[in-house]
Amino acid sequence: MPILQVALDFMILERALKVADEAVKGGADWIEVGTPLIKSEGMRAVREIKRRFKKTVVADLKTMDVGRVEVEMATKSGASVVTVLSLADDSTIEDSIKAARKYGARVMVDLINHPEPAKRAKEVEKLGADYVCVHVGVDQQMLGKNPLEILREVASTVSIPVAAAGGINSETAADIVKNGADIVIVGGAIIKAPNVEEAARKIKEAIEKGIKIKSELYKKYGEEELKDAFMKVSTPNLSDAMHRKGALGDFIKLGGGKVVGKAVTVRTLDGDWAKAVEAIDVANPGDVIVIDAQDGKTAVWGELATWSCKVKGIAGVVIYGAARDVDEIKKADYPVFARHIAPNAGEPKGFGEIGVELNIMGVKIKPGDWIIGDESGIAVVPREDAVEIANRALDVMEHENRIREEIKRGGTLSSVMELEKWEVER
Ligand SMILES: O=C([C@H](O)CO)[C@H](O)[C@H](O)COP(=O)(O)O
Repeated sequence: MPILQVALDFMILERALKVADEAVKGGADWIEVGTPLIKSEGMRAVREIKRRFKKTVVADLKTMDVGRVEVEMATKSGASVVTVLSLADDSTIEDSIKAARKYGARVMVDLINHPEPAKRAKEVEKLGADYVCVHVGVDQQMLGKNPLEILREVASTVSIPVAAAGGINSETAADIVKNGADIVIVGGAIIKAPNVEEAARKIKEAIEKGIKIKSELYKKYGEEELKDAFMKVSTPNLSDAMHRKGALGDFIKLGGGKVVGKAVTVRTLDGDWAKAVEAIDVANPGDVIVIDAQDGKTAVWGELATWSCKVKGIAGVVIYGAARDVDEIKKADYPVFARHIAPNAGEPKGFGEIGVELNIMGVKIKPGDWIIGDESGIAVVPREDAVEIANRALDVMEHENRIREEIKRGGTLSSVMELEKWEVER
């Protein structure tokens, strides 16, 4: 039966220990001290996990040099398996294996980012590696990559057991096994779950029965599914995913619910509503019209334009300027965001352009960029980064789901995050 290895990718040992305890109850066979945990807590994490769980402990060192020193450190601390990068020189891999042998430990060679994974897998097998790991890293997953194809190729090339990692969840675990994995490594889909025990149990069941168990979370979205992905996340999630960039605060939400769509951009002057309204004819259903009216306080938008959008199926409107007819916009239940409200409109003179790049409050908006608006404000996601940002925002949201659960169980936000420990040294 394939092994389920839970990857404890935390910065904080206390959180990792609680999650490990639940994951083991849910059926995790091996416990991986994840790379972030080892970097943050060192060998103390390996020792503590070995002491508490008496399970096979994998130290995910991802060694690149001085294999002997690193492997000895980990095995002396209780690790039974140590990971070494396939990108390391043969001398590092060989020395790591020799060091592991002295302590009765095993070496797993991680094929992450190797340009020829199957060829390298065969080579490291000859060097004496105990396992190879087909691994699509967390950052690569954000671009929509998964380990399946490489796994098939590697599994048919080597005779040693093959591990697989890279965004595996209860929906994909069975396929991973069918395609040759003997060890299924799962991080996010277990450790971000509010109920870790249940998440681990589901994945174990999927592996044992060879079935797909539907998962709403812990999956990555491609270009075609971006609207669904953006509907799931909040503008704060998106802002975090973009390193606090792309956020437009200080807008008033006049009506409707959440809005997600691609930008149709309009530049006009304060009060000149011609181009703003003509943009409705240019926009397609599902688009969001973004109007730069220079932060003006004379309305360029109102009830009739709102109805025109609603009837055409346009997703919403963002106005860097003023709107009016707020009562009617509310009744229409249509998402309009504006900087100002005023009863007076200007004249439809027709200055400005449709379909140009805007710069609103320092945020660039190109036609086709994704616009997401909710009660917290607006997020602008450049279209060329949309897949990555959507997946990173989902990751932020999923991490927060777990943190919320830990707070509900009695931790405070600062204690769960160990804020004091991680304050910047001055
Ligand atoms: O090794 C890992 C990654 O490089 C971060 O350290 C993960 O443990 C591995 O990818 C499994 O995690 P998920 O991809 O989130 O399942």
